[in-house]
Amino acid sequence: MSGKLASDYDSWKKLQHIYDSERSKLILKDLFAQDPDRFSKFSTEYNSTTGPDVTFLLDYSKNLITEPILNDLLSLIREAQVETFRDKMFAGEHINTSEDRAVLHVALRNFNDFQIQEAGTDEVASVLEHMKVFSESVRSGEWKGYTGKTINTIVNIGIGGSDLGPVMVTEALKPYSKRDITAHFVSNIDGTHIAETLRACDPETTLFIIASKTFTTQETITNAESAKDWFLASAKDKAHVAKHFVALSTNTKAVTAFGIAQENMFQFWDWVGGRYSLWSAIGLSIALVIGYDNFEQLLKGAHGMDKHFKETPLEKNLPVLLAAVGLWYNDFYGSQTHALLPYDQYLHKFADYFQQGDMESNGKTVTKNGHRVNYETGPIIWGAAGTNGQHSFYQLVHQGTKLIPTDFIAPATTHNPIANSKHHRILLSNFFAQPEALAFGKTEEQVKKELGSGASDALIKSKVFEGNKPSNSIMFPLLTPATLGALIAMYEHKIFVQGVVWGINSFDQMGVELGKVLAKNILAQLEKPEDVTGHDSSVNYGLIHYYQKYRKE
Ligand SMILES: O=P(O)(O)OC[C@H]1O[C@H](O)[C@H](O)[C@@H](O)[C@@H]1O
Repeated sequence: MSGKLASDYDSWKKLQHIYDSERSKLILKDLFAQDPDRFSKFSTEYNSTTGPDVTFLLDYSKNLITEPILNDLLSLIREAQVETFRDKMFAGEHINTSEDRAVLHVALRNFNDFQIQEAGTDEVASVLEHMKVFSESVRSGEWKGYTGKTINTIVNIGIGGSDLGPVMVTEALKPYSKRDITAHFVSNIDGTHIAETLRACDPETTLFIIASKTFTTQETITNAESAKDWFLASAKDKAHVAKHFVALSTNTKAVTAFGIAQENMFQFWDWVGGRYSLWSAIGLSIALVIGYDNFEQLLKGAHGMDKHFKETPLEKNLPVLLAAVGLWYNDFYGSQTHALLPYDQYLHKFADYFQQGDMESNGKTVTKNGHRVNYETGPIIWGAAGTNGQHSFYQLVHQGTKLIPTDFIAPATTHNPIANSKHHRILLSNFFAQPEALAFGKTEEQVKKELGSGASDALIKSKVFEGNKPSNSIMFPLLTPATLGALIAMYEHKIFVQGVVWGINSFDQMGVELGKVLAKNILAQLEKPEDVTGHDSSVNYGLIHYYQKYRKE
């Protein structure tokens, strides 16, 4: 990174020049017509070389790129020293400079493959063993509640990275779940979330998992206290807490102060970022739902992708390729957003998960050296599963004024082949059709032909699809734990590559602090709203006084 802004790199300037001079020639219809080999040139297959077999097809042929442009994007990635920073990350160097921390989620799924020097990495195996023993004892029914009953419900209380990963993965891997354990996830401070969840729980058969890296997060601790009060209202004796509450945290002191015994605490380390923590003890709810062996497959699938990212030349490196085309739209075309569109109902939380993964990582305006960037950084991530989006926001993607790059993701086979896989064939026909429609659109001539003579000009124009909208398509045989692990790791590394190019620290999250501090001040003042001062007039006299008028204790 060397103190430079990304826009100072020669390769960046070259790309800007290409964009300015060649953009009008980058028409997907023409690019495909000119080159019958376009698909084979702009697609690659990933095959894991370690751990469980995982294979993906990445088709990036429907992007507004040519071979020289892709080479220049890869030159940008080289000039930003992505390979050096990647190696520093894997070596445990403190690349999270503002917090002086290593960034080692890759160490959580390493299984003694890469040599990593950092305190705590030698404890990963023993925490995994603890998770295995505990999850097996709960799943087998050996672990009993305070009245001797088997646990049949788990409630994970956490927020942000201590919630989104477990929610997304347990949903994605439902076919591997033990269906006689019901999992709930409580995150929001709104009392409705915990209240509605507890309505569905029985204190004798419920296990609460308090998931918080810091164990100081207001939402999580407040929800956990309320869950403990609810539990003790039935169990009476505090000694029973040990059978019904476990903690996932780096903060032993706070966990003990909460009343959870140390043997019921699952440890992790400060080099695990919250949004990269599902691979750590934070994944305990995943292991409880899908079983430890499947959890391990998830980790091993991710490790295979780590190895690919670390060792594959940039030209064939999936996270690098995704990052490269993403940079092209984000920084040259001026696209503001990127849509993740999995054609798999089990992945319905995938975009929510990567909203935190990408936007908390790369939503920064200042480089690691303290310079304000003069280009766009992280895109807005959004999306929805399957054909639902087609009946809602795809109108704007197809015919709106914004350029929205998209990733279409689908399994070739389904876990639910009902009606002889008829549903899946219909789903996939949509998965194949959408990128085609986006790329090639529909011309005025085609519309005229369809409508016949007599159609008004306005009607004809309203039915034209301009096309030339870019997309990636990612396919794999079946959504297994290992495949999901690799898919998540691929996106994690894409975020890493883009963050290095932009020169920002993808591993802190200073931007979430200010609102938290203000909320604490306001909370302290809410007892006597008439005395509230020190805020803007809308908060002082408007909103808080309105609240005071209607508040009820
Ligand atoms: O796990 P915790 O310490 O409770 O943190 C939960 C979440 O809250 C913070 O505000 C951060 O923005 C997130 O990165 C983090 O995942």
